[in-house]
Amino acid sequence: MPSATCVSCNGQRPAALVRPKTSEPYCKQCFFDAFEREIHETIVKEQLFKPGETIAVAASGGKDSTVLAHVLKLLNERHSYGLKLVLLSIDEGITGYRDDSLETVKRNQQQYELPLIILTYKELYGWSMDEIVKAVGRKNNCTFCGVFRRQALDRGAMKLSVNKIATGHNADDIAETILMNILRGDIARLKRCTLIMTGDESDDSEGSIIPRCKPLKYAYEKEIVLYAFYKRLDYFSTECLYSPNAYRGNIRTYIKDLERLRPSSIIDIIHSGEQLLVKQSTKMPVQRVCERCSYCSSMPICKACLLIEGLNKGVPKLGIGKTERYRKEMQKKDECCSDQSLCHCMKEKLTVNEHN
Ligand SMILES: Nc1ncnc2c1ncn2[C@@H]1O[C@H](COP(=O)(O)OP(=O)(O)OP(=O)(O)O)[C@@H](O)[C@H]1O
Repeated sequence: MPSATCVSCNGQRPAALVRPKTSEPYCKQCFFDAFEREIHETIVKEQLFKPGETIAVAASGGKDSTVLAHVLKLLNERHSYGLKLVLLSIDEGITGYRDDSLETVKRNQQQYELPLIILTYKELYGWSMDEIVKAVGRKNNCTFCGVFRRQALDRGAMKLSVNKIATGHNADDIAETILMNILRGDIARLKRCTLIMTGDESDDSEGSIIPRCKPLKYAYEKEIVLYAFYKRLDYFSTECLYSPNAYRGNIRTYIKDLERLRPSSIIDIIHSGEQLLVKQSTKMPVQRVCERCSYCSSMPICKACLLIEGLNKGVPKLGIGKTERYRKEMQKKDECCSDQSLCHCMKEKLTVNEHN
């Protein structure tokens, strides 16, 4: 603990911590005030909410969304935003991880006195993540989880008739995503990932049906952890059992290394991302509705439906690659299976059984 006095209250109180964002000594109370004030300023400046709106806080039980729920409730009362807040959780069906974190969300529901709705992948898609991992293995399972969660949050939000979804994405998450999209050359996502609000009238790109916002966009992960710790918030801190996202992990390590040399790296990456202009001639995905499930898609059939089809037809990996390749493979498979005298799948099954 630093021996200095707090820079914010002019030495009235001893410092309890060094603020990661400014490297200055702060007492606990001044840190809480500064952290909450900055989120309030973001909300006001970016006009994230309107009085009378119902906001679903996407609650995973982790530190970010727990801090988000806590701070939104507090600011809503302190500044009379006039919002109705509800907690929305998605149970992906990961035994030993999400079941435990949802217990935390249920406790948060009691602590914050907010309504809570939980939707499960099993009921929405017929598959839990435990079952998907059994079928696809550990390598590509994050694709299924990410695509399904995006849609599941939309479905939950529609069920609750909310105006917006607020997620706990923080500054570190956003800086990582910006670098990932630059390195992959994914211009459409690069433009989108810097936005604090997506799916509203100012965003014409592919997205979700219900607008989403990230009130913690400029909050450093280290500060969120400090805030949760000193406020003694009840959150779940175990990593997902199935998330070997090596690519993001490498970028995270890279940013942490940069941060040691230049503490403002995270905010600098975000500001750079925000200033990038995408050429008019760049082809962007067009928002439309999936012909099968009527949820948001940039293709005639959405990625979630393609992934489910792949899983149900016993070829789960097909949904992961390019959509065009998937369509051709599925067509071949449908033609093949409709004539059993020709069916390779049947022949393959028979050969396997003969060998057994
Ligand atoms: N199962 C879920 N149910 C509801 N919301 C979720 C769920 N998983 C993620 N989210 C939302 O998406 C945000 C970013 O998710 P991510 O998986 O990156 O988790 P994270 O950065 O560890 O956040 P947290 O600490 O809140 O778990 C979360 O803060 C939360 O708002």
